[in-house]
Amino acid sequence: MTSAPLPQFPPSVDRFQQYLRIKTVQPDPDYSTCTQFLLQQAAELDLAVQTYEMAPDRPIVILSWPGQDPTLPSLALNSHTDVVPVYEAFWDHAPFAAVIVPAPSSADPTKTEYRIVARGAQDMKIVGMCYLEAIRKLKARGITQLLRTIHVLFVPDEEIGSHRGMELFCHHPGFEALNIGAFLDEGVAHPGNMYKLFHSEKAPWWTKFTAHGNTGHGSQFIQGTAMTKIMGVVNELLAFRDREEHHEGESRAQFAPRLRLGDVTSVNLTMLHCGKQVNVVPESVEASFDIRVTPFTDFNAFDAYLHKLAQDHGVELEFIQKYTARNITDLDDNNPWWGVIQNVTKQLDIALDVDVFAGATDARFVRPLGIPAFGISPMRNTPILLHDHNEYVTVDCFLEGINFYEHLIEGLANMKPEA
Ligand SMILES: CSCC[C@H](NC=O)C(=O)O
Ligand SMILES: [Zn+2]
Ligand SMILES: [Zn+2]
Repeated sequence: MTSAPLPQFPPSVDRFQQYLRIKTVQPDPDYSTCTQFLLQQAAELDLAVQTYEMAPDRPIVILSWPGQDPTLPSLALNSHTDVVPVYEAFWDHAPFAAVIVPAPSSADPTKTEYRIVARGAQDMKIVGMCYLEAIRKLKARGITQLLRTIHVLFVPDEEIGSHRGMELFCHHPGFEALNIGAFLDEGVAHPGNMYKLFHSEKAPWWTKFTAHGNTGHGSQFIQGTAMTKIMGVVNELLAFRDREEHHEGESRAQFAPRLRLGDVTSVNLTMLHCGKQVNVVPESVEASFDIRVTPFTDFNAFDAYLHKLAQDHGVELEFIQKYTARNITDLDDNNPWWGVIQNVTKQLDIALDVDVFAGATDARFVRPLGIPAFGISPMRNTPILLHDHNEYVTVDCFLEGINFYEHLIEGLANMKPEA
């Protein structure tokens, strides 16, 4: 191992490392250290602070920069502070040390890149820190106020469904008081030379089937067992999965030729519970599926399909999670924020890959309120490592992200009200 000294990086990199070192890892995130860190940032940046708790020890921290005209709809910059757990044995560096590691550049192997390795580097502490560093740069340029107010939201528990976070806060008077005109949230890294921009998301339908049946000795041909019933459901849903994965069926034609993950419904059998002993036929079996329904589907028809499936096989159906609101931000001439995003990215020579997000973010609570929401994480030429081992972003990627938000925030917050 060579140990050439690292180059001198700007102080923003050190602040990013500090944020990454706070163990806001589920299932027991250290939110109090995180809040202290954010309050420190607010003090340095001279931003106003509000905190809310929808549940004890689940802080929502909002840093605000009042605009020249605070009556205009504001710009919300959202990021979640929690991160997903790690399989530490599979990491080459401690996941909360945020060390910087030189490596051959993925874009040009003759060059060296510097990887900041940490859980949350991509998902999504880079985004939260870029928002703050962009504001720092705007203020350093001598800008005391933009036209519109900016609210930077740091929210808890997104990784476990936001039930004690944005799911409640979006209906709280404190949210309404923010008077949000546009909402930015996370996307994912892009392995190519462009940014992903998500204007919609798939709907999580976490579906549990429970079968009951006859029991008896494992040596007999017992009839009507829970297992035979559940296997009927499993086989059908895995066949459906196959059809979706391979884009078969009439209804798919409308999306051709641009069929991607966001345009089809994914199915994974993720949990199975049954059995007491090998020679005892189980009385009950539970099979749970993580289904992500494309927003281009007829939710009522899909619901009827699942209920019929349960009925045909004599099993019970329960939704652990079932999202049915309209979760699409229309990208058209009626959406002036989208026009600004297009202009800014064009000026910065950043191509956008518009898509439907396969996972679920906090934007799904905001879009149904009629607020346009955009999922962007400013990472290009970067492998997608969210929730994976050895998650990292490069120093250059982080610095580009700051520059990106500096211009995007300026453009969006200075957007003139419509005539
Ligand atoms: C549907 S609640 C869980 C939300 C979670 N979000 C990020 O991974 C996801 O599984 O998409
Ligand atoms: Zn995330
Ligand atoms: Zn995540």
